[in-house]
Amino acid sequence: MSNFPPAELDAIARQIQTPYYAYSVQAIRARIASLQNAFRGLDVRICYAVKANSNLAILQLMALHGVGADIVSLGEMQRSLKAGIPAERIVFSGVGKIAEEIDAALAAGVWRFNVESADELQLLQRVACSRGVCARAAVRINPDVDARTHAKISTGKAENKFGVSIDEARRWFADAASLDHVQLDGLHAHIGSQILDLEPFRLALQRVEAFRRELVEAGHAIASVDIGGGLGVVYRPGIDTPIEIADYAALVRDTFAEFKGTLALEPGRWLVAEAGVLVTRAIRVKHGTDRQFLVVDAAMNDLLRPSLYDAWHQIVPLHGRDEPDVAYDVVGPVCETGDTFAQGRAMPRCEAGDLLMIGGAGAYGASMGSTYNSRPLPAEVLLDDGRYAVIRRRQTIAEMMAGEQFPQAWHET
Ligand SMILES: Cc1ncc(COP(=O)(O)O)c(C=O)c1O
Ligand SMILES: N[C@@H](CCCC[NH3+])C(=O)O
Repeated sequence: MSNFPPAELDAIARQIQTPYYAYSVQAIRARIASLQNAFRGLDVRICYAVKANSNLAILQLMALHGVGADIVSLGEMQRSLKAGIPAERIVFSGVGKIAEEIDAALAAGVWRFNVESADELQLLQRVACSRGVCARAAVRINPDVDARTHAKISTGKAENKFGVSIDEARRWFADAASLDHVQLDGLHAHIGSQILDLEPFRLALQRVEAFRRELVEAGHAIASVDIGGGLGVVYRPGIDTPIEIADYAALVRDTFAEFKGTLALEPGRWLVAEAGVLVTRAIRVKHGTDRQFLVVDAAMNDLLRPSLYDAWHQIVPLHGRDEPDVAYDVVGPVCETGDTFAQGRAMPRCEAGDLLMIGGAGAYGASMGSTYNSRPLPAEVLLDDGRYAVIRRRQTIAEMMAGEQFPQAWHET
């Protein structure tokens, strides 16, 4: 958390109030550079998974460093293009693509579609045909590998909705000649998120590479292999041991040593999670029958991960008090028991008005935010060398209600 000096966060809180997200430009740049360095010399495209943090300013930072985008919606596509990520660095993933999205992505000229079902492949063929173009496509393989992560963010097991089996993919390639508007020449796999163990990657990548070789032997050209994202980060210092990026890169280099095409990576969390904190102010300490509740002004609508995945995030008061730690249940104001950031967490004694930062909030924080309980979306700022810039101002209550209306006219159904 050294990228977040308490005095700076305090000064910002006085100017824009709380809760707010703060992201460190240096921290994001450092992650981009280490990923690029680890893969130097290889034909690699880094396509940042926009869903992790889709703020335009974060996307612009990616664009400025030559990073592309992995998108799953037209909203993500438009954000990426607006931020300056060229269409030829965008891959389009997701199990639910519809004709309108495919058509818009073809019009924009995205690099590749990661296709996840036979139905989607036929739709891609039809839409590309009616547009008179040829779509570049990769088949998303479901390698049936246990990523050993939280069940809700595991995506590479046969029972998950993502991708298709190697057997099915084999049939797609056998029939590829019938697709005159789809160039099926890529493989894709993404086995899950917050992966802290290299072995699931090894297994999945070996399966993909074995299949690639089989396809090449059968006469198919494979121009790209997209190995997805999934690299885990440290949420619990001293407990979470992330994969060393050099080890990951070595695995990829070794596994694909014979492959001469383009490798794509889709990291999301790894690039931004540890580069962000959520700053919140204590509203009050409430003394329960057998516990102390520290009620803060951020809630599950601002950062959903603890409620959704029981995720553990570091919570650090910005003040220093030379007193013994106190155990708190850190909770937000939302009317759900699940609106809990931590239970029985030992930390320096807090009082109303104290500021705290919640760590590891740069990924899947703001992007998963909602206005539940009619709480406006929080502000977001970028920190850069002692300065800050607001990259999303706090939503107003009027903005939150914009688009809603009392019934003006009733239409026959
Ligand atoms: C297809 C795809 N690629 C990339 C990612 C990014 O994952 P992560 O943030 O774990 O790197 C995801 C989300 O898990 C995804 O679904
Ligand atoms: N939203 C999840 C990650 C899901 C990854 C999306 N494919 C999280 O907060 O950890």
